Amino acid sequence: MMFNILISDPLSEEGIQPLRNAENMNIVIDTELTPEELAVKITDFDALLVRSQTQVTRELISKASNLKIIGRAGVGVDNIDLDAATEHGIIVVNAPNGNTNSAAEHTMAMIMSLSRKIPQAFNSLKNKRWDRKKYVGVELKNKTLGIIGLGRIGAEVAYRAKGQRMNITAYDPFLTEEKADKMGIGYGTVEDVLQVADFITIHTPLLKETRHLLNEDAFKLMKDGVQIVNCARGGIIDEEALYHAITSKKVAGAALDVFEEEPFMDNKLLELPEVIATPHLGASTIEAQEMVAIDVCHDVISLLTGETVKNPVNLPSVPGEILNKIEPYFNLAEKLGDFLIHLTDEVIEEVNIYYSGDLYDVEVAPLTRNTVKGLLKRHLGNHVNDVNALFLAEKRGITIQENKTPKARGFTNLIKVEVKTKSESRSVSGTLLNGLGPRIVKVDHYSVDFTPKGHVVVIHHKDQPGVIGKMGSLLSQHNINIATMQVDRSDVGGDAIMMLTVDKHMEKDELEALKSVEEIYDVMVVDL
Ligand SMILES: NC(=O)C1=CN([C@@H]2O[C@H](COP(=O)(O)OP(=O)(O)OC[C@H]3O[C@@H](n4cnc5c(N)ncnc54)[C@H](O)[C@@H]3O)[C@@H](O)[C@H]2O)C=CC1
Ligand SMILES: O=C(O)CCC(=O)C(=O)O
Repeated sequence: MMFNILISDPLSEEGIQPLRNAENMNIVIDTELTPEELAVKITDFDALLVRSQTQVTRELISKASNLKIIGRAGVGVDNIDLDAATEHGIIVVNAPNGNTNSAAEHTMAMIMSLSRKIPQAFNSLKNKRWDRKKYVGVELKNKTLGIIGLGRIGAEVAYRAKGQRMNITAYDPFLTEEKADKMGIGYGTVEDVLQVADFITIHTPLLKETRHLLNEDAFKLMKDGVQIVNCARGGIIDEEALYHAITSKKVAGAALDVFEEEPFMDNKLLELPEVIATPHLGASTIEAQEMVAIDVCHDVISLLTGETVKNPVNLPSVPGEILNKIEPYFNLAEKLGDFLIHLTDEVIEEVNIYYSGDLYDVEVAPLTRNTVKGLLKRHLGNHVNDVNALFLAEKRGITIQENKTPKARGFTNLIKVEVKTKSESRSVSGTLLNGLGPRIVKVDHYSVDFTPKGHVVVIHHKDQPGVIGKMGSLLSQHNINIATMQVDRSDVGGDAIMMLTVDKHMEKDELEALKSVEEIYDVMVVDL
């Protein structure tokens, strides 16, 4: 059988050799297709290989009736609609390791260009000006580099910056003080990093939680004269806020490889002399392009020839006979993890999962993977799946333990998930109710009963008359409709919990209004 492979973004010719050498692969390279042309052409293809340029939208996927795999030659899969691909049974693979080094080197090049104003001085010289006064820089030695996101690239940047004798302070939700010590770097909250850094570099994915991470409020916390580098994703910095921070002289310089809108012909940040930029070149080296292309090509060949892929982004991998028994619990397991991770802001060290009742004598490993996927995706994004979840947890030093008990305390089946951090232990339990689907039935020691879906508001408060009324009227003032409400308490007049589901996502100011009520200890919102 012949497989048709479409390569729609420029990929390294050496990198695609594995595909050329494989049997029965018909390769078409067309990097000039408009979205409309691609939508027509895609029906003929079994595999699509892209970088970050081709937008693999839900609409495109809906036309891709023969497509089995999308290969992303790079890390970020934010140009691919993963939900749509999963819904259509299309596997998405990426190449997470091949461009780490290049992206880290590009970041260092940006930091050094910024500190010594090399692009500006070069431009001036090209314009026949010999201006030595204007382009006085600063040394990196003994300056503090703040790193936000200490994954593959962030860690490589840290090692290199140490070579420049910089002090490093980093924040990553999975970074512990011990790990930071071992790396010989400082560790802090995002706020700490923003406050102490002379240079700030970002290496997180673009997620709901990282969109506009560097916004007006963040710039206010920074030192005067701070310099900013973004070689991760446009959108992590609020470009409007950055523009004002530069024109008001709060920020002395910025080096940007990525932008909120790409490609662009016009971006007012580039009119500022303090800004230097490259057109998303972080991974553009011969070596990286070869490696990422080789990695995705191997996965494409593996998938099309019935072998296991190495870097799946959305692939469920459960044997059929086990799947039948446990599939109904997948959603519950993932939602329990997703909900629980929002109950703590501390670094998770241990996860204990207790399966009981009907789950006592079934193979629960795939449920554990789904639970851990739910736990990790808040910080690691959509590339966490049930295949790589345990691996990613282990890499972050998180211990996962499965436990089984035959009795489910009044339920026919029960999954309890507990996370332990240095100073606290939080837990959530859920069950699958026959015909009614998943329910969360316990949050820490409080009994509740709600469907883990939609916008859930968790309020810890003092058990006192009038609190429920205050919440109700505050929400109605903000035109927020309550769909369901649950309350439970430790003891009369003691600590209590209120769980609401509401009809819309709650904005920051609406949350602040709830938090300002005297009897409220804390409020959190989880969009499930
Ligand atoms: N400019 C370019 O050409 C390239 C850009 N990239 C981008 O760089 C980014 C990082 O890539 P990798 O290091 O390979 O990914 P990674 O997954 O190894 O690391 C990302 C890290 O960000 C952390 N993180 C998530 N939310 C955070 C938050 N709110 N605050 C602080 N840290 C947070 C995660 O815990 C994780 O450790 C991705 O967005 C990727 O697309 C990657 C390669 C090339
Ligand atoms: O394909 C490229 O050059 C972009 C690389 C990138 O941004 C990524 O791997 O996330």
